[in-house]
Amino acid sequence: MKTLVRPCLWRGLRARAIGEAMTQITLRRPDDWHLHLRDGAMLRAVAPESARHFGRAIIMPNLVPPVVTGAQASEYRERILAALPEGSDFTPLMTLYLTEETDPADVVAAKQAGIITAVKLYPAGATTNSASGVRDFDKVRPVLEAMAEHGVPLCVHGEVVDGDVDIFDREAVFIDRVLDPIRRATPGLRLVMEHITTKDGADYARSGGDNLGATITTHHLVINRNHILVGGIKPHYYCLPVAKRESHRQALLEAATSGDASFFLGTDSAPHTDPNKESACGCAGCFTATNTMSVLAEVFEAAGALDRLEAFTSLNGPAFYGLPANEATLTLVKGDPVQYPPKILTDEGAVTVFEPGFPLHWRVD
Ligand SMILES: NC(=O)N[C@@H](CC(=O)O)C(=O)O
Ligand SMILES: [Zn+2]
Ligand SMILES: [Zn+2]
Repeated sequence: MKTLVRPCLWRGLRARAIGEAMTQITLRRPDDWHLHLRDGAMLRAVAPESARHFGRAIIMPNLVPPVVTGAQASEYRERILAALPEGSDFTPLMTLYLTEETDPADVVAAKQAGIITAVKLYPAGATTNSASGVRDFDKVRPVLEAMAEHGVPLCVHGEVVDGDVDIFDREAVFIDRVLDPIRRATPGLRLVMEHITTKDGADYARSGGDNLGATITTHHLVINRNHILVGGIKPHYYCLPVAKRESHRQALLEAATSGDASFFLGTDSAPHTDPNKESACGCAGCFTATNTMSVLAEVFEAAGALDRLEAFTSLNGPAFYGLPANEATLTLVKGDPVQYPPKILTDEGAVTVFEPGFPLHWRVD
């Protein structure tokens, strides 16, 4: 059984209230437990967007080619650090991309050397740059067992890829057919269900004990599938797993704002250039690094849960990964609507910033 974050953990949260309404809130500095920074010119453009507000992030390894060895993770980490603004103390927490050829000894060595924090499982073909992922889950069993033994968490993109499974059902089917069997076969494996999009995912994570966590993205707290499809197709709302019907969004909102330690922020901020999104075969991914904290403050306030924002963005994630919460703080101030740039310019092309569809009154101080 997991417990709610106890009130004593709220010591870092200070709020100034005028009348009933909260107008300022100070949180421990947030972390992003699922982030795509890409490489090259894109990395240089988007890294500062995350470093501005976040202390740490779990960096996804789905580059082309993917980050599969400890040595590659170490090199990628250096490129990320080089892309950060002068004086930034943002810490990239690296992951390895699990393939059927991954060497358990390399994973353990990379963890023990402090190079990696986790390993990422992509079912082959499930999402962007997942071709090198896993087809036969039995083949990675020795790696998963080594990870369980050495306390290396597994981050999972949880969707089946079977052509006969409807895209809106792929997460729920994955839980039954793949995730639950893996967890039963590998007791002690610490596992994060990444970017959950369904009530099924939230319920499974909530009841899964201390070795199971789930990240929830900013955009899945805001959009449902109508936002993608009604009134013309909106490529910038297309991501994987695809947003589901409203009742699932409500379940995610309930989970994120509950304070339950199972749930923490993983933005899955996933930049693609506009031509790659606005295409006859558009890429999956929403870019939310720039305005996530303002969007989340608005969402949590509307849910009457601003006092639980800190648990979601800054406390539950470090607790799952066995890390201290950040010492630094971040203050959000409520006022006139705040404008973010609609696009980030990169040397590869423009990247559209997630548009929540409602005004943002909370700015990061
Ligand atoms: N979420 C997405 O829609 N896209 C991600 C991959 C992923 O996290 O599945 C990407 O790398 O673009
Ligand atoms: Zn994914
Ligand atoms: Zn992702």
